[in-house]
Amino acid sequence: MSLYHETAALLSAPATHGGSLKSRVFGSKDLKSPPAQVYALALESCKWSPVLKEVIENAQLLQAERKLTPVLALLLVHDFLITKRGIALPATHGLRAAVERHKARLTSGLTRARLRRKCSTPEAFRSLVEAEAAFSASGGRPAHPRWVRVNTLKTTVDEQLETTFRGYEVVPTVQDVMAAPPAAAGNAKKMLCLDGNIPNLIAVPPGAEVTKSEAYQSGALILQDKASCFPAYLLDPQPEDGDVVDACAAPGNKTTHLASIMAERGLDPTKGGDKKPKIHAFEKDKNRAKTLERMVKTAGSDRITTIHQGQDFLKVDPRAAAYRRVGALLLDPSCSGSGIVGRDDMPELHLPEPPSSATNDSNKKGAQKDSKKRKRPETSADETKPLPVLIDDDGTTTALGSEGDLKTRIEALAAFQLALLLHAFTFPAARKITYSTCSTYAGENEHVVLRALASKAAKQRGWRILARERQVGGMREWPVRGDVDACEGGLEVAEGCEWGGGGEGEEEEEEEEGEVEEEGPYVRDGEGRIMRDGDGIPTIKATGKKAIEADEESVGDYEGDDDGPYVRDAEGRIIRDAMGMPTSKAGGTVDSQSEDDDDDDDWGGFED
Ligand SMILES: C[S@@+](CC[C@H](N)C(=O)[O-])C[C@H]1O[C@@H](n2cnc3c(N)ncnc32)[C@H](O)[C@@H]1O
Repeated sequence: MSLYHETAALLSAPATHGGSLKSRVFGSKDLKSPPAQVYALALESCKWSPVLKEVIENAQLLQAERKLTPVLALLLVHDFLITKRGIALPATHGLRAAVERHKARLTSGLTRARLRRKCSTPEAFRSLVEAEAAFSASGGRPAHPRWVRVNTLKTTVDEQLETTFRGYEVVPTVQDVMAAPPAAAGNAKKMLCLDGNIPNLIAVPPGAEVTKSEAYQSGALILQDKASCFPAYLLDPQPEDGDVVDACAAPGNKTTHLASIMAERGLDPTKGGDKKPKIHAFEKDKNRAKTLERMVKTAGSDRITTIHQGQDFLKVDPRAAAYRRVGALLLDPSCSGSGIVGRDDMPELHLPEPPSSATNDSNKKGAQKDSKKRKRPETSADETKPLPVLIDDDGTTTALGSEGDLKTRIEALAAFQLALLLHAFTFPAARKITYSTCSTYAGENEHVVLRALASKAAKQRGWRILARERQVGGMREWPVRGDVDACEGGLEVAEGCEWGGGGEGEEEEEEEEGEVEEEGPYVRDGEGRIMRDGDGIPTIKATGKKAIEADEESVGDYEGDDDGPYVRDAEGRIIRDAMGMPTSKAGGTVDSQSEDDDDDDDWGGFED
């Protein structure tokens, strides 16, 4: 069966319980075509289906070509009109010919459909279609904005406001962005909002076209959900933290975010010697490690990052010389992915009306299946229906026959997540760790943190949750915290955790984070804060000396550093302006380094 027949069969099949498009595609055992290709074709065709239905009906394609069912016609016309490569069948193939002989009517129909929607360019049309699909997928609830992280290794927020986002109005809140009419429609205003929690993060409307921009293609802009920006920002790497580990790194959104933060703080090892802190990024899966490598290179983070391709973090020897300066670790392990927004959506499919005088078998079947507009068809008693599946965020698929299957899978994931956290505890110089998942299950979040804190390893080293009031500013202010019940009443642990969603009036909970810190070798005040001098340098308990002077005797051979070129507050944190830019000690807001982009790889982009 061809890609088109397989995708048509999948879209026409009755829904399984809650069957999402992803479950249908990746849960199907019989696909011959690559599942990723089937998924992309189905998803994109659904998005374009309101437009393509109109074009196909106006061109009377189904009347002229009786072997095409409505759903097959939609898929073929999608590839013919919308994709650059066209229909993925040999030129002589009957299905391809059945569409291509109507080229003139189909292409002019698409132009008419665009003009009817007042889109002056194909790009504007695409943005409108994306925006409408996002709105439809949200079921009419406010959709989520598109989050864009400005990669300060390559550009600045100011530069992006003047280039990629020129013509956008800067509005104060995400709600204002979401209230904007679709960016492509007529002369509607384009709006963006500079995030108040995460520096260098911008919210634009869901349909805003970013991926075609030069900045995106060169890695200067990275599409990364807000919740996914929490871990690196919360980890807050400082000079005294030494090297940083990203234990589960691919595709690399958080690795590149860490690199950007570290470079802003003057921790770039190419600027001042090889003893400057660097990132060790581990990725067990060799294929995903290649993606990580590409992303790290494109984002300009390669100079600060060592990638350990195919390396299982659990098998890394924490006592090896290479890791003796690791002071901070970011753990973002594989999880059930239950909190990823939109994962369970079955997109709406608008099918062209079949010809009323349909006589062939396929159209008779199609008439019953292919209603004009369908969302989540009724569950059927079909014995052969696939089981619902849980697709982990790294693609592992588990068939769920019962609640017990789900529980077993979550327990297995939690055991692995806990093992990672306990392993991270054992790095000799480690003083802080962030743990995050994109799951909504307490079993993978609060419970893992509680079990880790209760462990012997934690008690021996004095690991504890980083209290909310001691977290970096934007995270301290984030309103949605861990669940007190899931923390067995432990308010401090609950407050030390953050939930990614819900803080801006959104309904979904996307990602959970928490930071633990080691009691560590430093002198603390009555509230447990590390006491620092005016330069932000802590004092070593055992010797009473400054951490930087006392390196050799107390914290290994960490070379130390000054606290960089930026102005800091009394707690040693860099002071930023409203745009998130640090202020230079020499005076004025500092622009981050702008790198020449010498990367000539094709940047395929990474969606978080
Ligand atoms: C949730 S994803 C990480 C996403 C990444 N932090 C980002 O923001 O782009 C989890 C990754 O961990 C990898 N992984 C799972 N177990 C691992 C292990 N034991 N050691 C290293 N990597 C592992 C998976 O292959 C997957 O790529």
